Amino acid sequence: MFSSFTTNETFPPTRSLSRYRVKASAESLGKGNFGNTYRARLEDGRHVIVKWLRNLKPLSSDDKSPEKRPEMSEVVREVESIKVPNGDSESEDDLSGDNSLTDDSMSATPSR
Ligand SMILES: Nc1ncnc2c1ncn2[C@@H]1O[C@H](COP(=O)(O)OP(=O)(O)OP(=O)(O)O)[C@@H](O)[C@H]1O
Repeated sequence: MFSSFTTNETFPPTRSLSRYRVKASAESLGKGNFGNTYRARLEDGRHVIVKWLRNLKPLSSDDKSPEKRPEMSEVVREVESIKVPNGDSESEDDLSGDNSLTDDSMSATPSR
């Protein structure tokens, strides 16, 4: 089932993520412990896998101060939320098989 969203809804409108504010249709792929994963087709034809993290908690007891939490959340969201497949962005194959969210395949910079 496809649903429509904008990254203003998907990603909080933070300064660090402002360059990712785009409109896309999204298909829910599944649920994880830390949030749901969606496949989105951007208006320019590129596909991305979006992980919408929820209830992010500090990674260590040193990071519990309120001023540290939003900053850490933004970094994690930025790294984990944006993944642009290499090669032909029109191909459905880009979104299956080896294109799971791994450290090697994740990118915080959409290709243009
Ligand atoms: N690149 C992808 N292509 C197709 N389906 C995907 C992709 N990434 C995730 N999924 C689907 O979405 C589901 C949830 O993915 P997710 O990465 O959130 O799972 P998880 O690793 O269990 O999550 P968490 O780390 O939050 O516990 C997966 O089980 C899979 O079915």
